[in-house]
Amino acid sequence: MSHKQIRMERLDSDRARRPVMVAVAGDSAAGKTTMTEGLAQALGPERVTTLCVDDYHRYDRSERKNLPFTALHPDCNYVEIMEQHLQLLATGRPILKPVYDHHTGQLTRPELVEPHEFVIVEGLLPLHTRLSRACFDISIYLDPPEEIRREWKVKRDTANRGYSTEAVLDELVRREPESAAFIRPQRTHADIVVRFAPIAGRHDPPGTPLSAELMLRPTVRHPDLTCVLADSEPRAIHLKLTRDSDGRPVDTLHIHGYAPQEETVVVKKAIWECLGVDAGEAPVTLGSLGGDARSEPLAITQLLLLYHLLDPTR
Ligand SMILES: Nc1ncnc2c1ncn2[C@@H]1O[C@H](COP(=O)(O)OP(=O)(O)OP(=O)(O)O)[C@@H](O)[C@H]1O
Ligand SMILES: O=C(CO)[C@H](O)[C@H](O)COP(=O)(O)O
Repeated sequence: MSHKQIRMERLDSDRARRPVMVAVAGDSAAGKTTMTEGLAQALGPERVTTLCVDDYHRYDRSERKNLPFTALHPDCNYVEIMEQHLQLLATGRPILKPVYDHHTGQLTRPELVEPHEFVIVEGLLPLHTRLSRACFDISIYLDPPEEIRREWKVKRDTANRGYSTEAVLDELVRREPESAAFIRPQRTHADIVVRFAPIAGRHDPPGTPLSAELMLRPTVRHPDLTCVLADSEPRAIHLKLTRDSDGRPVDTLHIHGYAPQEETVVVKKAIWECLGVDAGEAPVTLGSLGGDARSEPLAITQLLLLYHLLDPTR
């Protein structure tokens, strides 16, 4: 099926049966699972199907050691099967999905996945092909600076995936050409590009969450934030007109890590109110970084995504 056909079929299929499809794309350890888990928790597990497209790896960890490419390469993944499965889910049908176990590095027994009301697809290559992109209602690309991502990857892979620090750093060097060729180009195709990073030149106290910069492309209708953000006073949360990589103007929302609660509350309220009176209260669990650690920039980013998931006018 072509990308146009899948778009037509989705528009045609019964809205009650067709899930809202979200892509969370980005390089390894860019924060996709962290973003996805917060969304799924806020919506409630019974309403959400989450899917990690690492499960479409074609080779297990030991087989990959002898190959001339890494897990980031499309040839190292069943991209066509991923596309077929995304089309099925996007039109409300179940799939028998392969499973890749990150703890052991092995491919295990496939599992039945049924699409609920919302399907969140995270991974390395969900926006790689035109057909896969046609399956999503909304897409986000996580784009932390490389030094932050390296730190996150070393910490996560040594703690949870059995790697030594040296092995993770070597692998990152080996992956760099494939990151540049296949992962980073997906940034162009996302509706929202998010960068969690410290603000240059500021020396915030240890424990201050990273700030977030959200590029809000006009490919989807974002909530109207101008009423709270087009303020002449400098604020820790503000909207700026910036340039996209192709030179086009685009709104960018800046949320500083030190943003005081009085300000974050106003912005969250503004986003949530755009959903209308039926939305109820905004969820309070957003922004979790595991354990007790929280990030308000992450919470606002997740709330904005929730707005797009729940937007009744889509
Ligand atoms: N917004 C954030 N602020 C601070 N730390 C973060 C943030 N997002 C993610 N992290 C840290 O980065 C690590 C990697 O994040 P996560 O597992 O969500 O990445 P991922 O993109 O799903 O990785 P992979 O694709 O390799 O499975 C986490 O263990 C977490 O500690
Ligand atoms: O880039 C990654 C996304 O999580 C992983 O490194 C990739 O999936 C391969 O898995 P592993 O490192 O467990 O062999």
